[in-house]
Amino acid sequence: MCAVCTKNARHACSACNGVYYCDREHQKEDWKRHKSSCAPFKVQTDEILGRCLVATRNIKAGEIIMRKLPLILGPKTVSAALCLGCHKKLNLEQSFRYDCSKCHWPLCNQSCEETPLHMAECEIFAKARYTPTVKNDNSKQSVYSCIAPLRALLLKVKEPSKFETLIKCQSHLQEHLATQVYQVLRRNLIPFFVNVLKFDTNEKEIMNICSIFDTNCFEVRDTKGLVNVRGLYPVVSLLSHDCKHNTKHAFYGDDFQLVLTATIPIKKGDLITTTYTQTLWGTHMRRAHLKMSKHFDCVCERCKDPTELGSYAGAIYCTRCKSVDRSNENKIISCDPLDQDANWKCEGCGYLVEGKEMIWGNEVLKKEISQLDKKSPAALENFLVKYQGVLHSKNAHFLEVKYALCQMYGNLEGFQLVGK
Ligand SMILES: C[S@@+](CC[C@H](N)C(=O)[O-])C[C@H]1O[C@@H](n2cnc3c(N)ncnc32)[C@H](O)[C@@H]1O
Repeated sequence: MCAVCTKNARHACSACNGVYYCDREHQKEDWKRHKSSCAPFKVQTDEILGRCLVATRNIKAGEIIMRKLPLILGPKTVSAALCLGCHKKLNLEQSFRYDCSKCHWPLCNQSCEETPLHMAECEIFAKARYTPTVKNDNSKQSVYSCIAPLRALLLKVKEPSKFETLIKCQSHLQEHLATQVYQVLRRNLIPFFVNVLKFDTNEKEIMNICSIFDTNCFEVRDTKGLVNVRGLYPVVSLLSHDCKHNTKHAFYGDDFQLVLTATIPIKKGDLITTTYTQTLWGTHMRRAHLKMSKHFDCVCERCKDPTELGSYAGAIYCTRCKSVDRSNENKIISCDPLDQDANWKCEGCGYLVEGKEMIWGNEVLKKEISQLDKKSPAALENFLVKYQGVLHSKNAHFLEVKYALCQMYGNLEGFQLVGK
């Protein structure tokens, strides 16, 4: 309906897509009123990025760009035991206290049993007389892999327009089908939906839904560490990736509203971006992760710069320069960061290190960090001392260990802040 005259609407506001008009005249007439609530972005299509979000006006640092509720929320493909009503981890200390009276999935309590989200899937499980086997421990369990796809299929039946929105999201189905994980998913999920739940669906539909989730979902966590699930926010998922992104997001409330905020000023016409990977990782790790999980080769400004915009997150100190002068801090950086096999070279003396040697060194360090006792600040501090002459102070391995230490200091028993 037209926002001005209530006649049938023929087009939406091209900036926010959220208000409708019968003609351009009425849109112009309404602009003064609508301007303040109009979203500061529009959807654009780019040859490489696909659909992406672009700023329609200057956006200030700290400004909220959008708030969105999830279209679908659900457990990850493998998940620790959680409540299908409120999505919080189940209390393992007291063993499961409450099983759903109809479908027997473990939940927190009766009010979680009565959430509309769970009631819809509960009916399907109960009708199929399916009883899940959920282990009462901290392990990640594949029994939860059916829940998010089932919630998507239920949308198809109960809220078809929302399902339409879901299947318009990008899927990298062909790339996903070529992976081992999808072979396992296919073997488990198809017979489950078709033979056990007797759901009216097919292999392509289920695999496509899984692929859409993997391409678009956000990891949804709460601040208390009780929730760790995935959520699909279709408009927010149109944000493209940049290793020097200009937004951050957080989740609020029991309905997990996503709030997207600008972290730096964004100019009219600029891409609005997020990160699909770990910002504190070095270029090789970020690019490998993006290729594996999101199926593209990142060529952003940071990935192309051997110094990673002056952060030196992948750099090591030159041992040859140090052997002459121990205080020398010349750095060895990649000759071509977009080619992981390229040699690395000292910025000072030109000493070369082969790409494969750097890859091997990084693997060794990753393994060493994974084996450190994460409850012992001393173990992490010793790692920093051991490698201070080798790794640049902002090297990604150092950042990982320092980040872990930041979370320990002031929190861990024996390391709390003491008043004077
Ligand atoms: C969550 S979707 C983003 C929306 C998507 N562009 C669309 O058209 O629906 C993620 C996908 O977008 C593409 N993409 C996002 N950022 C990119 C980038 N920096 N370079 C290349 N492709 C990118 C990749 O295909 C990626 O798997």
